[in-house]
Order: sequence, then C-alpha cells, then structure tokens
Amino acid sequence: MSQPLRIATRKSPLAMWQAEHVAKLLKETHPGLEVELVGMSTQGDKILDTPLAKIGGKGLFVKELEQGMLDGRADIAVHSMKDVPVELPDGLHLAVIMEREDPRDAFVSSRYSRLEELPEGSVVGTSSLRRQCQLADRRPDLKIVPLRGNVNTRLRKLDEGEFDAIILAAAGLIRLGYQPRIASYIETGDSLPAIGQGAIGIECRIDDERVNALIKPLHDGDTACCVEAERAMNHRLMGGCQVPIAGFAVLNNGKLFMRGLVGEPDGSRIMRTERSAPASEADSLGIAVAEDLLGQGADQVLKHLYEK
Ligand SMILES: NCc1[nH]cc(CCC(=O)O)c1CC(=O)O
Repeated sequence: MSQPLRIATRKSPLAMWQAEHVAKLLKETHPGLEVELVGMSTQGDKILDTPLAKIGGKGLFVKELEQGMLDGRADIAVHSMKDVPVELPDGLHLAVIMEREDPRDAFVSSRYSRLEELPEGSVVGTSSLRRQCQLADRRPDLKIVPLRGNVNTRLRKLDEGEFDAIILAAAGLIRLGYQPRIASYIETGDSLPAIGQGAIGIECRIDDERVNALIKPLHDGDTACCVEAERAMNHRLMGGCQVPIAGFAVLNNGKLFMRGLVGEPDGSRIMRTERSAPASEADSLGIAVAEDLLGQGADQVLKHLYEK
C-alpha cells in the first residue's frame, strides 16, 4: 500500500488551482495514487496592506511550504516559478518545471481595450516594480498605483472603480477562468515578463526517490531550459521581486533567445539587452545577459534599491 502524496500549497485561489491541477495530472499519470492537499498560510498571504517590495519580496510566499517539506509534513510544493527565490534551502530542489502558460502581461479594463488607448493621466494599478518601470517608460503621463492582493482581489478593486486599468500576468487570469476579462495582451517586447512567469515548478526533497519518480513525467524540458536561463540571470543579479528585473527566454529549434532588463521603478532609467545561445548553454546565457546589464550600470540601480 503506498502512502498518499501530500502537496503543500498556499490557500489563494491561484495557488489552490495550481496544486489541484498537479494533483489531477498525477492521479491521471499514476492510477490509484492518492493525493492530498496541505493548505498553509504564508507571510506573504498574511501581510496584505504593504507593497511586497517593502516586506521582503517573494521568499515570503514559499518559506512555509519549504519548511513543511523539510519537516516531513508535505512531500511536494507547487509554485508559480515567478515566486520562487533564486536560492533554495539545502535538501530541496526544483525537480519539475511544467510547460509554460502564456508568459505575457495582460491589460485588464472595462473601459479601454489597449494600453495605447488610455487617456493622459489615467490611473493604472500594478503589483510589480517590473511592470511599473516598463509602463512608466512607455507612458510617463500615467498615474501608476501599487495594487496588491490575489488575482480575485485585484479584479474586484478594478471593478470598484479605483483604476482605469490594471496589469497582471495573463497566466493567472487564464488559469482561474478570467480570460474573458483580458482586454488585450501586452507583447513580451513591450512588457518583458518576470523571470519564470507563466511556468509552474514542483519542489521536493532531493533524497526522496519515490516522490522524484512520481512527479518526473510532469517535467517539460523546453520550459525548464528557458527558466534555467532566466534564473541564472536573476542569480547573477541577486534579484528579488523588490527590484525591477525582467528576463524572458524562448527556445526555437534548439536555440535560446533571451531578453533581459533592469530599471529604476519610475522608468527614468532602463537597461536592456538580448542574446542567443544553444539550448545546452542556458546557464551561461543567463549569466551573460546579466553581465551585459551590469556593464550598462545595472549594479548601481540594484545597489541603490537594495539599500532602501
Ligand atoms: N505575484 C503573484 C503571482 N504569481 C504568479 C502569478 C501569475 C501566474 C504565473 O506567472 O505563473 C501571479 C499573479 C500576477 O502576477 O498577476
């Protein structure tokens, strides 16, 4: 008799959807396997009134889940790769990266269909410095306001009339069935996505052979290759989500093409680069992209932001 596989998950609707999605795929792949969800509240879910940048960023969403696995209360954790910090605790690894959903940012508004249509001075809500920086660069006339909370909360705030439009990741909206609310997609060249955006990763204990083998069929090598390059860039820049860093790689016929960006939150300064390399050199591609940006002065911008 095999034990049930326990999935640690945050309780937000998106996290629950992703955990249930993985549970369903695992049960389809392994008929008879029992899968249980272990809901946990993370610091990031508890502190809702402060911009994430001020309270320490993305690690806040995964620490409790990781502790759960290290303590043996859960076997795997399902994450939005975007929320996974560059360093993992000893003993855990990202065993699986699943096929990427649409990586683009989405423009959501009931009054306007595209960013370009927004009248001067419009109020736009966004949760990330990365989006804020790129938006301010393109449209310095807009009033950009921080918007936190889970996807449902953000849509509600838009409906309550606080904003003319909001920008969020298309992937989260699509997963939760809110695709009809997307007025338009912002191309990746116009709003370069966050590292790992749209990809789901599964973390587990390195030494748990049974669990590693059970989840392996969910791995997507192409997405993993792109995310590896993106995370290598972030690692080189020591990025967290409290800084405006974007990185996005695509894989075509064995060749990776990657863009990277670092900027000031107000868009006053933006550094961009792009490079390509064979898929087998994902890691060094990400590092090279980071080094291009450092060479353009990204280190000053990042140093300044980390000191705040
Ligand atoms: N920061 C929260 C978060 N983490 C992952 C997603 C979207 C789904 C994904 O990128 O896989 C979101 C919501 C958003 O940024 O709009």
